[in-house]
Amino acid sequence: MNIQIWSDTSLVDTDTRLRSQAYEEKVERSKRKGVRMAEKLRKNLRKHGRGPTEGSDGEEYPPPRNGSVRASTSSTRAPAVASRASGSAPSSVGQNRPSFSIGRGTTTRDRRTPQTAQPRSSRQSVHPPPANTPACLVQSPESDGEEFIPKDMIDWSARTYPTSKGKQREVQYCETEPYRSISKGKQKACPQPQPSRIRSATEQNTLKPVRKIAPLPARRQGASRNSSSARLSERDALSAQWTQMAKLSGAATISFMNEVDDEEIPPLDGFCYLEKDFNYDEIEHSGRDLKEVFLYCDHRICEYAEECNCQSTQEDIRFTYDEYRHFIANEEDNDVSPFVVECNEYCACDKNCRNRVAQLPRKVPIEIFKTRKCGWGARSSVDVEKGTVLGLYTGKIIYRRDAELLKGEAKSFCFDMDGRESPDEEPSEESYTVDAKACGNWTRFLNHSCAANIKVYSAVWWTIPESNLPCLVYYAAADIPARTEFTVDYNPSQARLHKANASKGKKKGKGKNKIPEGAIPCECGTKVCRGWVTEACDN
Ligand SMILES: C[S@@+](CC[C@H](N)C(=O)[O-])C[C@H]1O[C@@H](n2cnc3c(N)ncnc32)[C@H](O)[C@@H]1O
Repeated sequence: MNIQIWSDTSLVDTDTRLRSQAYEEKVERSKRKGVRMAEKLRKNLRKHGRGPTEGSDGEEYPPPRNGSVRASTSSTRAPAVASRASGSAPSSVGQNRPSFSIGRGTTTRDRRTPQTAQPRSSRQSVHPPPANTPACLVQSPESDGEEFIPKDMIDWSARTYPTSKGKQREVQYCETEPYRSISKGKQKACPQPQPSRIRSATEQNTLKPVRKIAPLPARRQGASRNSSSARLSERDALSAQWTQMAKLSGAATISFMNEVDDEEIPPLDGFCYLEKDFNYDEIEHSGRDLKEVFLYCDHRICEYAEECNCQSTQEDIRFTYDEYRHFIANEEDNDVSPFVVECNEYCACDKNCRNRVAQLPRKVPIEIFKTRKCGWGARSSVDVEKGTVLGLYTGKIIYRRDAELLKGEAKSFCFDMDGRESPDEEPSEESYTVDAKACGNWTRFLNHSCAANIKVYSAVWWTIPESNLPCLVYYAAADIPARTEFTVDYNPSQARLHKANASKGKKKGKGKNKIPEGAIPCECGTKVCRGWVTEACDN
């Protein structure tokens, strides 16, 4: 019998020693077992396509107990996933456990077995997960802790991301949305990895190889350092703003450009853009007539003008638009501008009716550009066919009697809404003018030419003809090539007189130097120039 004598230890000590030895052996065994289990678990995960791939950034089980998952999460949105995908997670982080961080560092996916997953404190783990249940370890800024989400609340998904080395890596994440913060019962959206977004044209341009740029010419004295870029953005901003306003009513784009001098944008202090609307604040009329006074048609499609009730009060019963919605009235014989009654909101027909054109959104894109002699003007970037309806002259409606008191520049954006009156008649009490100085649309930039390529007619659809509040509608009086200035005759009565004189054999251009009071020299530069123009349109 082999008796060991522990001379310097008591029996109690011996017992302690044996216990301690047994414990150490147990720990050793459990360590070895742990390594085997980790290996087994890793294999399993690989088999199901969920674990780190062979030769990846080598995440290992079991996780160290003090390994901080949160330390591995990024403070920005998608990069958390991206950094994992590209294997750039800090090595100290989560010491090698396959935790997949999602979103703004608030959600961490933990693939620990429940046995190895230890709640960091009782406050953090509200509901320990059932055995063998993968858990989504969630940390929220509100709770400042991690919470277990039960398996049935988790929807695991996998997506493939390109790595920095050009390979594909599958990354898994939780698609459970919205998930519930168990401890606080709050609804949160599960942050999703952002798929790479389509770059805007501007961004794409920035990716082009950098072109060598010749040095800029010396600056003019006094020019401010950043003035050119500041001015550029001002023009772009105005183009974007007006386009946005136009788009609200479905109209095409508006852009500003200047190839003549360095004026950035036209003077438009506090101007309000109105593509199709009017400001009626200055007059008693609301700008809209009551349903009871309208005539309306009951055909689904207005095929013949004779059958369209809206035309019944017109002297000349015919549609003024052809099948392409082009304006076809022959205004040559008329002393007054043509008057069109379009179908209205009470008619049975829809917007495809042939008798609805001026009321539809503008289709022609507009460029407002600097002219050489007449300030800013308007044109289109596309060819425009004869008869195309271009837009309405919008602005503030004022009484004609008030408009007549205006002088000089204050009057230069006024356009009389004569409607049905003859030029020889005294304007009635109830006659109006559109003033586009403070509000209106691109048509306020239309300059005058004695050989104009666009003309105007009056049209109603939300008022009746008797209200004397027709819309002034511009249309192309000829085919107009792209980037040709749109011009209108501010003084059509003068044009008629001029024409009449010419037909009587009087010399063209007579009176060129005799500029009437209130008129200015005309800069249209055409062969038929009458020599002067009033500052505002007199229709
Ligand atoms: C309705 S605004 C037209 C837009 C203006 N060009 C601008 O830059 O704001 C009318 C003013 O343009 C100028 N204008 C237009 N056509 C002109 C012409 N043919 N000759 C001289 N000035 C003209 C006149 O100063 C007129 O008062």
